[in-house]
Amino acid sequence: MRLKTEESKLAIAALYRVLVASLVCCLFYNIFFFYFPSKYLFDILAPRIIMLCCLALLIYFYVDPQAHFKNTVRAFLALVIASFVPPSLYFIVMAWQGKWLLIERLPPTSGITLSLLILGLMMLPRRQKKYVILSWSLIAIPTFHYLIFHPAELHTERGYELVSLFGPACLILYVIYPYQSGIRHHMDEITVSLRRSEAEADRDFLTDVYNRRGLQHWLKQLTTNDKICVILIDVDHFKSINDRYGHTTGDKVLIEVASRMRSIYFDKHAIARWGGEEFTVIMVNPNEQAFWAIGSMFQIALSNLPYKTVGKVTVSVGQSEIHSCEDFINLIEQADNALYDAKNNGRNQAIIYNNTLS
Ligand SMILES: Nc1nc2c(ncn2[C@@H]2O[C@H](COP(=O)(O)OP(=O)(O)OP(=O)(O)O)[C@@H](O)[C@H]2O)c(=O)[nH]1
Repeated sequence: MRLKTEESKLAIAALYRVLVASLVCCLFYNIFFFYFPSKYLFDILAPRIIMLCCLALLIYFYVDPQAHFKNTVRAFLALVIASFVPPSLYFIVMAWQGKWLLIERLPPTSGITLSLLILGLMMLPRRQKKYVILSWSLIAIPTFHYLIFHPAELHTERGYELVSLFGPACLILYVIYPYQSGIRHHMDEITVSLRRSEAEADRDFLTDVYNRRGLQHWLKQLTTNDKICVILIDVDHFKSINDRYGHTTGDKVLIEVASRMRSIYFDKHAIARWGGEEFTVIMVNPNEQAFWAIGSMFQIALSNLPYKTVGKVTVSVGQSEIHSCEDFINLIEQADNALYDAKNNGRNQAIIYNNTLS
């Protein structure tokens, strides 16, 4: 499955960090056990095996991060769970059966488990975090349980060490983490709904093109080097469409006008409802050819084919000259003058402003 672009970039970067950090973590334990050898085979083998697996996973992920993302996450989780949970449970069960003391046998690799737990919580995708919590619980709870029922082992250096390692981690995991992630989830929801409200406030409710406010915001992202050409489009005799077919049908005509407008010009531009039955198009840096043709293109595309609900509808178009985007107000006035002339000349036509216009 391919991830969505923005989400995927973040998730891929996070997974790289998890794998590299796990690798470094295992390297640290390998060096540690190299200089301070443990008498248990598990302590020597586990960090090496996990490090090799992490390296293999990193290479596999590097080959095609998009395609291998899900498998890498699954394999990493399986690796963590398989490396720590069964051995720890085995040590605990054997200790309950009196085969050995847990504090002597439980390997001092709990640090790796803890590091991987923190890494997992910080960096794995939200859905995968439950496996991290589950695997941690499968180690921590039985260990605690055992120590509580074996006070002789609890009141030893290693017993205290285990309790002081697992205790704060459990507190973080079961109390602080859910509370923090609840707050973060709530903040995310607020941010999303704020962004949605902002986007909605910039859109015309009926036609979903920009409203004036949205157009002002859009204009702000242009640079002073950008030149624009403004087109004003007004539906001819729209009042009589309303009178004849009703206001709801009039609305449908406006929706269809806006929808047709979206498929006429494809270079950088914005479409907005200027008011009532009047729309505006702002073209950014149009070339010479587009400049002379575009007003007529809009006029023809909006007037030639019959509308679904009312049949024939025509529009008049007024077009400004090309100037810096800082002259937007003047350009709107030019387009308005040209539109006025198009209306006076009998409607259903496009006129480009020139300073001889009234
Ligand atoms: N259905 C509908 N009608 C609207 C909306 N906004 C404005 N109108 C109507 O659009 C009509 C505009 O009428 P006029 O300004 O007289 O213009 P016109 O009838 O198109 O005539 P010309 O522009 O001169 O060709 C008015 O009747 C408004 O009520 C809207 O959102 N929906």
